[in-house]
Amino acid sequence: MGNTFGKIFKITTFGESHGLGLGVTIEGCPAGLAIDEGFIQSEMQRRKPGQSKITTQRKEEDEIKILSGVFEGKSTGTPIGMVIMNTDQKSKDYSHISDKFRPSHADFTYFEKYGIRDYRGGGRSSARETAARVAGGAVAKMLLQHFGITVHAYVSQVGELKLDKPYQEMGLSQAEDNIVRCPDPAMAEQMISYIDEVRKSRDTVGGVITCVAKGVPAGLGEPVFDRLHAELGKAMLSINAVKGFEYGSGFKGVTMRGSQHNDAFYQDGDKVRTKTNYSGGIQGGISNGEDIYFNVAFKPVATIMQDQDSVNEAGEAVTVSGKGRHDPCVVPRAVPIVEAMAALVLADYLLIGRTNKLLI
Ligand SMILES: Cc1cc2nc3c(=O)[nH]c(=O)nc-3n(C[C@H](O)[C@H](O)[C@H](O)COP(=O)(O)O)c2cc1C
Ligand SMILES: C=C(O[C@@H]1CC(C(=O)O)=C[C@@H](OP(=O)(O)O)[C@H]1O)C(=O)O
Repeated sequence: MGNTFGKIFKITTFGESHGLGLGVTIEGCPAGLAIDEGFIQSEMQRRKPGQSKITTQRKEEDEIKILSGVFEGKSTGTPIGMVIMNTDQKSKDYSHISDKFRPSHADFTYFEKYGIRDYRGGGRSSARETAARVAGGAVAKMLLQHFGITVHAYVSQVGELKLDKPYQEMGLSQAEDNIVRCPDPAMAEQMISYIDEVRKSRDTVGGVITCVAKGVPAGLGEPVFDRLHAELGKAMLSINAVKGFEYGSGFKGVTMRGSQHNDAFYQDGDKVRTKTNYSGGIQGGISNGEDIYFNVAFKPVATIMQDQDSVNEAGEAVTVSGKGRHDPCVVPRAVPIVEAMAALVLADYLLIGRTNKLLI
């Protein structure tokens, strides 16, 4: 339980931050899909630690090895297994808190649940686990590409620094031109200086990632509990440090009237379109063919290089301070993770969708 995601296109991840390595198995990937290993690796590079001065300085190449399920560059229909070895663990950075709980990390809750503590790093609660998701998500992206669907995410807020332009006015791929992954170059510079300032003050800061999926055909989703947006929300809320998810007009929609908020329909050739898209491309849990867009809020990183009040396993009052390599802000590296999780949901629903109606 808890280590598998998806219904037909299913991933299972394994591994810990300071163990030998991590990996993913993908079940349900159709046979005959062209698997570009170079593309998977390029996605890993976007997420890996140590990639810039505003990320953790742990140095991992995050080289993936495909163990199974691919032959002569194509999926065979059998489980695809991929592994990533850990090479730069520094577990002694955690010895001073081996029996103490870092505030707002998962040390206490894992200890309560399992009664055993692997204190070398965050273990399985470390965002290092998301390396395996990005490898799985890269395969999902290849399946989506086959159907003309793209998924792009970017950083739209860091602390109080917020982009005021909607995604339609952004060159989405420009986000990759800078280390914070914000498509507005002037705002990107401000965000980078701000994260660096926060890092120097031994603190951390949160942020928001906006994600857009284009080319999703109308009709994907399930009507009741497994609504498409519910699954996207679950996928996003399963990412470390995520505190909020909103799609379409989201929380801002509450201040509008129905007369403003309704997305009027019109016929565009052989397609039914909407003039506005406050629905975020989903109505009744089913895609309507417009762009699917949503925001994901991330909290400030828990491990800070300052003394904080806590308790140890014996219930005694202690002081803890972070040591070692940590992200001052997670959003620059979380962009490919958000894309990967969105791609996994869409790939899954694309395959489920094939069973919905008789295609004559
Ligand atoms: C890309 C990414 C990098 C992260 N890096 C760190 C980190 O360096 N140090 C840390 O304490 N937490 C980091 N986190 C957050 C923790 O993994 C997360 O707070 C922890 O698992 C507890 O879960 P929760 O915050 O979702 O409750 C990171 C999260 C993400 C998405
Ligand atoms: C190693 C990665 O990021 C890590 C995420 C993380 C956390 O608590 O989430 C804590 C730090 O790791 P460590 O366990 O070595 O102290 C980060 O460096 C990675 O993303 O690959």
